[in-house]
Amino acid sequence: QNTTQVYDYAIAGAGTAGLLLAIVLTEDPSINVAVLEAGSDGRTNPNITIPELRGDIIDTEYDWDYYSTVQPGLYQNRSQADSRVQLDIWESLLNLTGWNWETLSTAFRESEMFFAPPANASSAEDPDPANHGSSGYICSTLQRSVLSLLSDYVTPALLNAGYAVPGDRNGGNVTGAGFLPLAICPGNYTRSYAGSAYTAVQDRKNLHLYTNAQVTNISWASTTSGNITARGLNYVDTSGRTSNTSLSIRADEIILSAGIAGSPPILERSGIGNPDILMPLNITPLVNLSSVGTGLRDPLMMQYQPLQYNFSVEFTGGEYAQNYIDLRPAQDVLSTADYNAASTWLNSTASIPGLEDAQFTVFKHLWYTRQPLIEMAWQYSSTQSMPYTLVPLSQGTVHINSSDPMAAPVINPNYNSVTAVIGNETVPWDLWFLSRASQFYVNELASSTPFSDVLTKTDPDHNLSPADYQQAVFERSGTSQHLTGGLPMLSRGAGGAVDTQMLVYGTRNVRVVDGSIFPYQPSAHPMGLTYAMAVHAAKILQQIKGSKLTYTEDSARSNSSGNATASFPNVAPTITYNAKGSAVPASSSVVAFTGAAEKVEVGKWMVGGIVVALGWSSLM
Ligand SMILES: Cc1cc2nc3c(=O)[nH]c(=O)nc-3n(C[C@H](O)[C@H](O)[C@H](O)COP(=O)(O)OP(=O)(O)OC[C@H]3O[C@@H](n4cnc5c(N)ncnc54)[C@H](O)[C@@H]3O)c2cc1C
Repeated sequence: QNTTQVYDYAIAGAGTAGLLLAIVLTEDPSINVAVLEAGSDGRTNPNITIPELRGDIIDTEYDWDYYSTVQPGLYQNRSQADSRVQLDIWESLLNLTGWNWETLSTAFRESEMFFAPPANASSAEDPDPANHGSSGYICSTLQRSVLSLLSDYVTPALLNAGYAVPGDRNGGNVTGAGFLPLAICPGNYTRSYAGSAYTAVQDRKNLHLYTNAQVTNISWASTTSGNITARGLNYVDTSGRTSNTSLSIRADEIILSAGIAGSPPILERSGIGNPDILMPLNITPLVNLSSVGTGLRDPLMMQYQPLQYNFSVEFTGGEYAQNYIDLRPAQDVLSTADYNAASTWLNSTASIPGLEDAQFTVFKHLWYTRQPLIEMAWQYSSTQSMPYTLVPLSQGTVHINSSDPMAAPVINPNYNSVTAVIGNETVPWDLWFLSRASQFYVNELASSTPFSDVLTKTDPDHNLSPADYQQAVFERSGTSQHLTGGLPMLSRGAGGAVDTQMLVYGTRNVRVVDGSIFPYQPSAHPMGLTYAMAVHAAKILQQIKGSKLTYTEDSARSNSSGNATASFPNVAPTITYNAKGSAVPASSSVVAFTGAAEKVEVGKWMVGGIVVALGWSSLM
């Protein structure tokens, strides 16, 4: 479908960031926005709307089915709310003016419509209304009920081991264990996400969502050096409804929100990137920007359950959506000897090949200021307790390697590629840290009552030697599905691809707003921060355009009393669970991250504006 309309903004990708950005921008009726999404509309698919079925759109049409390159750093090459300090680093250490705790936590609250759990819900959290929004587009609330394993055994054991359990972490202090709000609409207890937010505004005349529209590249109005200006986006109709292969849309501003595996390839196919990658593919380089496709990272996660226990789970509804996480700084998950040895290595290392110095500086800052670097994620059923590194030092790339615009990109997270000298040993840093921290954590819980009373087995055995334990972790670790990067927001000299106005260096009107521009890995789950980024980006764009300057409260959208209380349907979901505690839908199989013999399934990117991520995870 060709159109003669010139939009104010054309956005590639209707995912977490892109669709919310479009929704906020079109609050101003004078602003016209087109969103092009490669996938189809899945908003009525129960595998998407029912929280307990999360993950079940994997290996369906809502999944890009992308694999990484072969990963030598993984066993058999397999896989499958940020704190105040962390967000302030964007501005203070990286000179990203305007991007800090104040602006991002404000934007986060503006994206959120929080509902406190009803009094009869047994949630262990005590949310502070001041830390939550009441009129944003994404509903959030706490669990309907809390698995007693967590409230009666894990939390008391952590307290007995000497750890404080934090209050509402949206206040900026995130260290410790507890439940997180989930992106769920109370009332009908369905998933809340950019897609459901779109439903509420889909009649806006100034917002046009094109589904089955896969963007191939940017069309240019000017390719003159110093005046590289986009005219619009070229795309392919993937529905097969039309045989017209040269579809395009025009706009004053182009915004790429196609995610970490989508946005860098669009730039490269448009002539923006490293000439050594573009020229062999007969793409004329317009902007020599070798940072395009760099700085990709995926936190390393143990993909099995190191703690097993004798505990019978009763599903009374909602438990599958449990999101209880324990965030720890290095000091609290390493023995003193390991912490000192690692600190000695960090102190004596000025830079790391493949890692921008700015990002290494950030990591050291997080390390020494006791920011969380390891998470123990306890999720959805009694069997899931998985540790992972929050901020990996290993970084990789995402690039095109074909002139076919529909070809999958080459994704290389480069797991375990950074080596460290710890004492006399040279070790893969991320694996070493994950292994030592996991063994410490498991040891701690194994010896702390009352959790130790129900513990039946640790696997691998927590009494193994550290070297054997590390080998076992190596054999069982892979993707955390929390990839970010590829187009870092940093100064150009520091290896950045976009500036603080999300503008791609060397262009006049091409911006990126999605998880690829995080300057470093958020020390937590990325979805909440991605929504915050979308709202903050909308404000920046509004300022640039001289449009409505601030995001306004929309009473029609508000939970009306400001931080209202949820009312949960008292109906247990009709879900069955397999032996691993995963929900089993009637019509499709649950796909575990068993991985492939040679490649890593680095993540399943959802199409149709559909995001599989359930954990709201806020600014954690
Ligand atoms: C299996 C899985 C589980 C996860 N669980 C959690 C969780 O529990 N908590 C959490 O915080 N985070 C989680 N995440 C991570 C979180 O979902 C992402 O960080 C976040 O959604 C990224 O948002 P984004 O806007 O950058 O990209 P996306 O949400 O991926 O949006 C990109 C959109 O662009 C579209 N697109 C791509 N290429 C093109 C193109 N060429 N043309 C047009 N459209 C295109 C895609 O189809 C997609 O709709 C999970 C991720 C996965 C894969």
